[in-house]
Amino acid sequence: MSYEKLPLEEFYKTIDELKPKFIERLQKAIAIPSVSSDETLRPKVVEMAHFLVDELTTLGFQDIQLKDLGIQPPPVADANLKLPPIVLARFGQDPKKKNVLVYGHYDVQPALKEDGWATEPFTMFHDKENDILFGRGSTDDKGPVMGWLNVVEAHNKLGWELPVNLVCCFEGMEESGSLGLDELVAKEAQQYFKGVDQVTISDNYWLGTTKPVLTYGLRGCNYYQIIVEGPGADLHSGIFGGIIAEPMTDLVKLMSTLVDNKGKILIDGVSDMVAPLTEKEDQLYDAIDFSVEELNAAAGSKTSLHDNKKDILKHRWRFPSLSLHGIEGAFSGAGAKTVIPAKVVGKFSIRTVPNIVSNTLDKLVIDHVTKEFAKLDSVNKFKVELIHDGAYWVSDPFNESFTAASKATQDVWNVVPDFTREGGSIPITLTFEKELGVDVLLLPMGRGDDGAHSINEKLDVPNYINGCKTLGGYLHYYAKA
Ligand SMILES: NCC(=O)N[C@@H](Cc1c[nH]cn1)C(=O)O
Ligand SMILES: [Zn+2]
Ligand SMILES: [Zn+2]
Repeated sequence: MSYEKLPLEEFYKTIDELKPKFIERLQKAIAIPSVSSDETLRPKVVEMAHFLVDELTTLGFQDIQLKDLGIQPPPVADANLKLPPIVLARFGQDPKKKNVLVYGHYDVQPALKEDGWATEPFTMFHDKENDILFGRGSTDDKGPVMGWLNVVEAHNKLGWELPVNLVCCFEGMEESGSLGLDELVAKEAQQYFKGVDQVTISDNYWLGTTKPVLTYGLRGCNYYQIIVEGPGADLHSGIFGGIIAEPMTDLVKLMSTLVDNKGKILIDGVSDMVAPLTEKEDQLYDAIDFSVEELNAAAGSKTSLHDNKKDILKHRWRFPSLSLHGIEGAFSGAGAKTVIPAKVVGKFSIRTVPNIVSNTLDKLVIDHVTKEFAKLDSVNKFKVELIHDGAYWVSDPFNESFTAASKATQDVWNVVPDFTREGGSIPITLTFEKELGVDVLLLPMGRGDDGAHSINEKLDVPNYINGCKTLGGYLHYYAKA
């Protein structure tokens, strides 16, 4: 039967039948600690790429390639550290069908049980009472990546052909700035990616916990570090305290000049670059289904800086934010170690929005920190630098791809999805749009309380399974559009 006439209910039923197999596939993926920011775990990131190759091969994908991206650029501890490969694969090459590129990432954020996880982060735990899968990468982004594979498996089981030619691009450095991917996309635009009609990404989340969304905007992310260096080695604070200049004291002062405790960025010139809010845009936020209570539930606290839905959404989606992430080299364990750290590296990032210019922002940040360090009159050495950046992206959601995704969502969830923007970043999105000259759709699988990047990251089984149905249903509706 032609794919145009296939009854989608059968596909949705087959996804349900394959549920145990799909859960097992995600469990195997979570078991590989593919943390891209931890240089010592780089072999695991590469192992995850090979796991994907094995799965893709078994499912009958063709033209599977591992694209080498060379050595990771500085700043990096190991000057010879290789970047993990990009996994490329196709399913089908029928010239009569549309070509959909699906992107996802197989790397994850760091996770340690002692951070406060209830279970081992890299051993998937299926809470059967609540039907939730816990584990690092469950929602970000191994669940959605497995989702695309699961769609193909369900078609294979039914003996159906896919309604589109699928082109997969899975990377292993998304959580660390997608290093090397811009260049690869540009290089492959007229080769591996030639003829791509649409890019679809499942790597973000619903706004809340009950209503599906389709996403048409992302903030960007510029990530910086401030290095302050003093003594030749860590020192005893009883012997050297009060006698030498302490790097931590300088660093804490510097970091406190970046943002205030109400979230206001204190670096001159940043807010001047933000696009003014129009009345039309202001009204868009009224229709979105969200509440302060949902934010509190997802955050696990009542510590919101804003007391109404509109302000929360604006500050998540269309205003920049600056977050202080941590201090490398500082004492951070339990107990009361009396040490003076010799070298400390403060990490912070700025989520960017239209019309912030990335290079201009870097200059403002560097000038600000340099000026503040001069005020300290310190004898320590200091440096501030960009680690990586990724662009923001906002698109027009009124196209056939969003319509197809909306139809599939209505089939599966019985509700018309909200159209949202997202506070997080997926650095490669704008590059795909520009280099391939096509539309991008963000089609999320997980819920707003999944705890991506946090402890106890999870993916609800209904989201995983219905998410697979939505991804597959979307391909069918898009093929027919
Ligand atoms: N699911 C998308 C995601 O988590 N993206 C990361 C990307 C990033 C940017 N810099 C470091 N990581 C995010 O933090 O938004
Ligand atoms: Zn992600
Ligand atoms: Zn992430």
